[in-house]
Amino acid sequence: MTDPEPVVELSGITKRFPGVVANSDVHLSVRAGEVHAVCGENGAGKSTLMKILYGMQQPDEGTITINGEPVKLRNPQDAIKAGIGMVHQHFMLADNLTVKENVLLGAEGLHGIGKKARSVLEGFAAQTGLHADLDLLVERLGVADRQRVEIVKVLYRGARIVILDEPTAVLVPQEVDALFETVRGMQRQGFTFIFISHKLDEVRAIADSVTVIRRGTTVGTVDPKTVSSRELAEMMVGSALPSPETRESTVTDRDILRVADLRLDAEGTHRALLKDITLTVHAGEVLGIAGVEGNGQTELVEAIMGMRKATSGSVELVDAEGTVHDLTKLGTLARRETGIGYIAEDRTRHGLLLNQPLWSNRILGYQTREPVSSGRLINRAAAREDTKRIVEQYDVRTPSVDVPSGALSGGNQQKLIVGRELSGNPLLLIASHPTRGVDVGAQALIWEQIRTARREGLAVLLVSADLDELIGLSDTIRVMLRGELVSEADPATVTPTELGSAMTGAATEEDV
Ligand SMILES: Nc1ncnc2c1ncn2[C@@H]1O[C@H](COP(=O)(O)OP(=O)(O)OP(=O)(O)O)[C@@H](O)[C@H]1O
Repeated sequence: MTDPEPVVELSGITKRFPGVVANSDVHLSVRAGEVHAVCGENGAGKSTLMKILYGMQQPDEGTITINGEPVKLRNPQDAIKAGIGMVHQHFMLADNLTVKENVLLGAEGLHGIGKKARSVLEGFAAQTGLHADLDLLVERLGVADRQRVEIVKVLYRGARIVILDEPTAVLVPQEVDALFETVRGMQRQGFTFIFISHKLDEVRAIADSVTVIRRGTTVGTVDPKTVSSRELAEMMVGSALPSPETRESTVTDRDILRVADLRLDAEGTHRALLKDITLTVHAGEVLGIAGVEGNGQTELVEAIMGMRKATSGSVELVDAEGTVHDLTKLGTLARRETGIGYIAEDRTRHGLLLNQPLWSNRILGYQTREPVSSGRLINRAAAREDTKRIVEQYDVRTPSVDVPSGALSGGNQQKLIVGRELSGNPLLLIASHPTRGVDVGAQALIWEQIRTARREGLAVLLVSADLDELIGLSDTIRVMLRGELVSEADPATVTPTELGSAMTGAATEEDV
C-alpha cells in the first residue's frame, strides 16, 4: 500500500529575523487524514513555521504545497481559502456574544445568518462534540467548550486541515481524553490535524507522525508509537535529559504567607468570586492550588498581589526576622517590595514590556532595588550585566540582551521572567503557570530552580493547570472550586486523574 498523498508539504522553509534564523531549511510533510505533531524546544521555530503555514508570516525561502498545488499564502484569508484553519492557544472569542454569533462573525457571506447557517453550524457542533446551546453567551462556557467553539469556527470557514497550537495546556486529563476522541472521530471523516505540543505523552497518544525541530531546522519525522517520551525529548534537545529528582520535604513551621477569611466580590455586586479563603504557606513549602480554569485561581493571585482589592479578610507576610507585614491595604509594588516574586499568568500583559529590550525588562518591578537600581537611580550597566547572568543561568535563547522581549519565543520569555522573579531573593514566590509553554528541558530547569530556592527556605504559592507539575512540585495541594478551597490532596499519592475529578467532580454542567 502506498502512503496517502501529502496534503501539506513545506519544503526548504527559511525565515530570518534580525539576528536570528527562526527556520532554516525546514521540511514538513503531512499526509491526508493524519494527526501530525510538531515538537521542539522553546525557540526551535514551531510557531514561526505555523505562522508561515497560516499566512501570518512570509518565508524568505522555500515552498508551500497544499493538496499538490504550490501556493502563496499572503495572509490568513489565503490560508483559509486553501482549507487551513488555526486554533490558537489563546482563545479569540468574544465573551459577550453567543456561540452562534461568535462562529458567524465575519463569515456571514458563507451561509447567511439564518436557518441555513444554523443547520450547518449544528452539523459542525455535533461533529466536534459541542453540546452547548448555540444561543448561550460564550462567557457561560467552560474552557473545553470554548475550545470546541474555536474548532467549530475554523470548520465553518471550510478548514480541512486544522492546526492546534498547544490545545491541551488548559485542559484537565478527562477533557484531554474527550478532545482526543473528537480529533480521532474527525480524522475518520478525513480531517487532518497539525498538533503543536510540549507534552510528549500526549503526542505519543494521539499523533501518527511527529516532526522534531531543533534550533530552527528539521531533525526528522518519526512514528511516535515507536519511541519513548524520553527518546523524543532527547531528539528535541540533542542530548540526554537529567533524571527527575526524588521527593524530599523541606517544609518548616515558619509561616511566610498568611491569608485569612479572604473574600472578593465581583465589582459592584455581592456575588463572591472568592469566599472564605484561609491558607498559610510556610518557608520551604510549595502550596499548589488545583482548579479548572475560571474557578477563582486568577482572582486569588490578584487579590494577594493587590491587583484587586479584597472585599474583606487579610493578607500578611512574615519576614525572616518574624516581623509581620500587613499587606491588606498596600498596592502591588509595595507588596512586591516586602519580598514577593511574581510569575504572572499572562506574561505578555503583566510580566513583560514587549517593545523594550531584555535588560529593561529585568528592571520591571525592581526599579527601587539592587542591583539594577540604587533606590533612586536606575543602573543600566548593572541591569545589562544581571540580565546576561539570567540569560546564561536560565538558558534564555536570544541573540543579545538588547533585543526587545517581544522578539523572544514564548518559552524563552517565560524563562526570562522566572529568572528575574527568583533573582530578587524573595521570601514568597507566587507562580501562576510557571512553565506554561516551555519545553521539557526548560521545564526541568525551572522546576530545579524552584526546588533549589525552596530548599533555602522560599515559600511558593503555585497555581498550575499542569497536573504533573502540581503533583511533582507541591508539598500540599488544595483544590479550588467556584471561588472556594474545597478539598486537599496529598501529592505523594494522588494521581492526575483523581485530581482532575476533584477539580471537576462536584461541578454540574450549569455550574461551569
Ligand atoms: N517577530 C520576531 N522577531 C524577531 N525574532 C523572532 C520573531 N518571532 C520569532 N523570533 C525568533 O525566532 C526563533 C523561533 O521562535 P518561535 O516562536 O518560532 O519558536 P517556538 O518553537 O514556537 O518556541 P516556543 O515553544 O517557545 O513557543 C526564536 O529565536 C525567536 O526569538
